[in-house]
Amino acid sequence: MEEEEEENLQSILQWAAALGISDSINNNNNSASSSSSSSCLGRSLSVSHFPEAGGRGLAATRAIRKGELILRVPKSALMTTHSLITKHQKQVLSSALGKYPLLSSTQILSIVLLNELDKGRSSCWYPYLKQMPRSYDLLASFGQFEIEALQIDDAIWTAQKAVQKGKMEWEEAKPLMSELNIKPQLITFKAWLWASATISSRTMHIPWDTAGCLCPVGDFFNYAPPEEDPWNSTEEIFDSNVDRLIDAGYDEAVASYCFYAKRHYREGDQVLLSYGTYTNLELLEHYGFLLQENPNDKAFMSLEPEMYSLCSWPKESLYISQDGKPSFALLSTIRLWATPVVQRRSVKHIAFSGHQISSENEVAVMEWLANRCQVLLSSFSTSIEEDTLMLRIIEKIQDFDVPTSDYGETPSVLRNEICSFLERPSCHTASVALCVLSSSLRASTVRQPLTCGIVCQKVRTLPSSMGSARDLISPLGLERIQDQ
Ligand SMILES: C[S@@+](CC[C@H](N)C(=O)[O-])C[C@H]1O[C@@H](n2cnc3c(N)ncnc32)[C@H](O)[C@@H]1O
Repeated sequence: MEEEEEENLQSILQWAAALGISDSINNNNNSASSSSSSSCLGRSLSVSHFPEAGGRGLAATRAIRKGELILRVPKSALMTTHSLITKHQKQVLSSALGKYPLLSSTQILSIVLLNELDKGRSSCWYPYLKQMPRSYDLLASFGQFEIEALQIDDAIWTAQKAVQKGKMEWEEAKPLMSELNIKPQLITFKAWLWASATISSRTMHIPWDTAGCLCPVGDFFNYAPPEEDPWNSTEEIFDSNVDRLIDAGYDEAVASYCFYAKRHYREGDQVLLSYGTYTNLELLEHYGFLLQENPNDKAFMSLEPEMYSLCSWPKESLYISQDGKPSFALLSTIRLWATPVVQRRSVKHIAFSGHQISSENEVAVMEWLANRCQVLLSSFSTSIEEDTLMLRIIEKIQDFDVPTSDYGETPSVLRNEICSFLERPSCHTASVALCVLSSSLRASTVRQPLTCGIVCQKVRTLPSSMGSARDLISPLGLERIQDQ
């Protein structure tokens, strides 16, 4: 398997070099030069494995300075709906597409991607397609048990919606795929999920198609959250690349997708790309992974009905951040609510300018928040300690094939859950959950049926909202609250 992966990798790097993709950038004349080379990488970047941060990714082969252009992918190497409609097929595809005007640009890209896959070795994109992940762990591929294991309402709701959307889009696309005579196994829901997850997790923005483009080799960059708010960054203003607030983009002037280093890297460091600002739930939904430390994660808080009438903030602005800080909207609303009714009018401006109203008021606010967190945490069926224990058991089972009767000190609630999940037949969903939950385990996605059910349990340890809800406890000084 590893040998096959290595072969696939070598063939895509050669293929990419022939298309003019290059990490060898001559900054003087701004031209990429490696089309004669046997690999498109090696001058600035190399493919490497980062078990704790995305698996396959790109490492710096030398010290790289912030702002350097590190990879360029010419327009002709970008896989787009347009580039997938070859001259040969243009008429057939265009007239078939014309009959389904309601399909979205993303659905169309999924269809032409599956159509390309259908060509097998005869596709000119074959080396690229061959090295793509075989399955993904986005919310849309979650089964019922994995969804329930998320525990928190908005995560469950988001997952259910993602599954429904996937099914609906597939139903809408099926007639066209049949009309194009795509092989039956590529018209299945599973194949559809693969195509739409490929697009969701690997495409990049281009100005001429809202579905975006697949960018060979550029899509080997793993994710790091943006480090700072570019609008508040003074350093950015004096940086030589002053007008570039993102680390990758299509540059019409050189007709290429260009990738820049967002910070300094030492040789051997993983070079990361910021795909955008996401909470963990959003990362799971769109990319199929989440981060243990995500500065953009949020725990959304619901308020008392009466509180909503005091403010006009949208619900998405009422949250506690990963560092435990309540959002401006949440804090100002609770401050106002905690003020005696007769005084509210006179202090409203203080609350909505983000200032404390009084120390007494601030204590009441923190008490209310702490209580709310406690209620939220106690509504989950397992605690973080139980989830951690569950993870350890699962890892033991995977490593040593421990019989289910051998769970040692496992609390009976967990033991029962493990057993009932083990009885579930859904092997596929379990391995999906497994992948989602532990990037270090990603390398081996084929799991024994033994681990099927219980891996779903891992879901609950990591999804964002719950993680945040628990994490927020610490900064508020309420470490033990979940054990009470
Ligand atoms: C654009 S691809 C990046 C390259 C990918 N690792 C590969 O081998 O092709 C995006 C996918 O990489 C994985 N990924 C990226 N950044 C990650 C991170 N920080 N932690 C875990 N997985 C990550 C996720 O599976 C995501 O959907």
